[in-house]
Amino acid sequence: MTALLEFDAVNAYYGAAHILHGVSLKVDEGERVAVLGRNGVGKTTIVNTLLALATMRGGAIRMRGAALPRVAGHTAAMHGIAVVPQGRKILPNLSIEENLKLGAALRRPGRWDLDAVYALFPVLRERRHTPGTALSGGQQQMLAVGRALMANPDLLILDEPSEGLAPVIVDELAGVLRDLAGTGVAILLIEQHLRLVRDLSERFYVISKGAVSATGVMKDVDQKTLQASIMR
Ligand SMILES: Nc1ncnc2c1ncn2[C@@H]1O[C@H](COP(=O)(O)OP(=O)(O)OP(=O)(O)O)[C@@H](O)[C@H]1O
Repeated sequence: MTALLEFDAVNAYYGAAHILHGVSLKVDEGERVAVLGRNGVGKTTIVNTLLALATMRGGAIRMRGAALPRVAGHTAAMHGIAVVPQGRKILPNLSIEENLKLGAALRRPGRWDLDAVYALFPVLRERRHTPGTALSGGQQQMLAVGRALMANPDLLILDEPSEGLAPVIVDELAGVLRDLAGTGVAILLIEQHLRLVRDLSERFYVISKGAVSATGVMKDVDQKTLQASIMR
C-alpha cells in the first residue's frame, strides 16, 4: 500500500547544524501515528523539514508516493496537510471565529466548516467573538485543532498538543482526537508525554539524537518499555 506520508532517509539541517540523520517514517491513510522523544531530539524539525523551515539534504518526502514539494505552512493545506504548531500560535488580535476562518483560507472541499468545528467544540461557538488569547490553554488548543480542520486535511500533524495542559484537559483532547480519527483523517502526533498517545496512536516512532531509535505497534509495547526507550 502506498503511504499517505513518507519520510525516506531524510537528512535535515539548520544552517550547518545537522539535526535529522536519515529519518524514515510513514503514515498510512487514516492511520494514527506517534512520534515520541525527549526535548531537543529533533521532533519539531521533522515538521519543519516538511514545511521547508529546515533544509533537507538527502532523502525524500512523499505524499501518496509523489515527491512532496516542500511547502510553506499555509500552502501545506493545499496538499492535504494541516499542522497544529507547538505553542498553538493563536493570533491574539483576532477573534475565535476569525482565527478559524484563517484556517479555511486555502481549504479543500470536505466536511469541516465553521458549523462542524463548533459542533465538535461548542465552547468555541459560545465565545466566537472573543479574542483567541482570552481562552484557557485547553480551549486555545481546541481552537488550534479547529483552525487546522477548517482546511479539510487528510493528515493532521499536532506538535506537542498536551504541552501546558492539565491532565484532565489532556484526556478531553484525547477523546476529541479519537473522534476525529473516526472521520478518516490521519493523525501524526508529536509528543514527549505518553498520556495522550497511549490509547490514541496505533504505531509509534521514538526519536533520539535526530534518528529513529525504536518503532513498533502501540498495543504490543508496555508503557515501561516505551518510556525507557524515550529516555534512552
Ligand atoms: N532554528 C534553529 N536553528 C538552529 N538549531 C535549531 C533551530 N531550531 C531547533 N534547533 C536545534 O535543533 C535540535 C532539535 O530541535 P527540535 O525543536 O526539533 O527538537 P524537539 O524534539 O522538537 O524538542 P522540543 O520538545 O524542545 O520542541 C535542538 O538541538 C535545537 O536546539
